[in-house]
Amino acid sequence: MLLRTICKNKWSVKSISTKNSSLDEILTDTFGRKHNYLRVSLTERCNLRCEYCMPLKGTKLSEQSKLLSNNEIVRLVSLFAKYGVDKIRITGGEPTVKKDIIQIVESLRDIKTLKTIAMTTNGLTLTKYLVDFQRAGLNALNVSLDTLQQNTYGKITRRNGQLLKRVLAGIDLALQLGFSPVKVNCVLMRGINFDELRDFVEMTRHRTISYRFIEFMPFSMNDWDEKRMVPYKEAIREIMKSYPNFEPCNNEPNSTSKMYRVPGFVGNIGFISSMTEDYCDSCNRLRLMADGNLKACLFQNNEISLRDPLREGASDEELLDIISNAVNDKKRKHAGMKNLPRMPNRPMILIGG
Ligand SMILES: Nc1nc2c(ncn2[C@@H]2O[C@H](COP(=O)(O)OP(=O)(O)OP(=O)(O)O)[C@@H](O)[C@H]2O)c(=O)[nH]1
Ligand SMILES: C[S@@+](CC[C@H](N)C(=O)[O-])C[C@H]1O[C@@H](n2cnc3c(N)ncnc32)[C@H](O)[C@@H]1O
Ligand code: SF4
Ligand code: SF4
Repeated sequence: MLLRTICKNKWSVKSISTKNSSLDEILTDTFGRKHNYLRVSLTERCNLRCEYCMPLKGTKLSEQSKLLSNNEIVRLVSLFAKYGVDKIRITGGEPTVKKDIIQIVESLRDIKTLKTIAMTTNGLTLTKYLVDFQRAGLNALNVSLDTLQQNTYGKITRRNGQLLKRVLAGIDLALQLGFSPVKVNCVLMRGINFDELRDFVEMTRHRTISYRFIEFMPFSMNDWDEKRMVPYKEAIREIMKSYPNFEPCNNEPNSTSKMYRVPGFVGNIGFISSMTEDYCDSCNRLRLMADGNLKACLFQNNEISLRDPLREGASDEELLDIISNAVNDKKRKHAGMKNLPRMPNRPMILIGG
């Protein structure tokens, strides 16, 4: 039964058994990269419709019964944690629209080997729920905010621009509650928000924010256009026109971002250069999506269901075999900027970043 599930998923199954593998080996790929960071998408739904993420015409969502239940999520995360994952990032869609999210965070907190329970959110509900999230065990927070202008916020998110105020209030609350730093993600796009660079940098003068600029990436039906993408080196040159002392600073290990700062500012600035200078060599991430598929690389289209074997009664060891195969199938790098737009992938909203 288990084998049937695997074949249906078109995954190449080598019959390596995890029985004799050491704890470290199972989540280590053929290039020696250890995967200690699991991104877990809790939902495919969202209260925004960001143009670079959600296809204009929407996207087909999975039936409720095809989504992982809370117990299934916790069982899988516990298994990953047993084999070396110590950082979980809750994402979506928008994770905060998920019913029971607080109970999920609490269950993750009970997995004692997890050091980081992080969330990436659009920030709309933080003023309402962040205190509860923190109490439940959330200890790292990334908020996505692409503009400081109401009109532009409305255009990018295809929603009411006034919602911007709620996100800004959420970021301030996160700072007050001691999240440090609060990482703010911003997809930088020519003709949309590139002219706000100076304002974004100013946000880091008195706030312990890491404002991180992400190069616009191609996903299914997101109208990616190389001309709209701002290469990170161009963003640095632009910032240096106003802040000539802008300088590199220390990166966290396995970080997606190259960190910089303006001397004297308490926050800092990061560049997530997925398109023009990948950081695949230090990749430590796997992705569990809301429908229970495991994706070893953001840009690799092969996925394997963990939900189906789980529901068919697979043992931990059988699940580990599947996970280990997925990790071993991970490519060294993504396919490069020229090829990525032509490659099939999910819309980003169904992956979770
Ligand atoms: N190419 C690539 N981009 C990634 C990967 N992980 C995150 N990103 C990009 O970085 C953006 C921000 O991701 P976040 O959800 O804030 O997570 P993170 O960058 O891992 O955050 P930290 O754990 O705080 O460093 C995502 O939307 C992606 O655009 C990855 O593994 N590969
Ligand atoms: C898919 S969202 C899910 C979490 C949450 N809804 C949020 O917006 O933070 C995760 C991250 O993916 C980023 N993202 C989405 N589409 C992208 C694209 N085409 N290129 C680069 N980053 C993208 C968003 O900016 C966000 O920071
Ligand atoms: S980036 Fe986040 S907030 Fe925006 S549409 Fe995608 S999932 Fe929703
Ligand atoms: S593109 Fe794939 S291999 Fe490269 S950093 Fe992202 S997830 Fe890792």
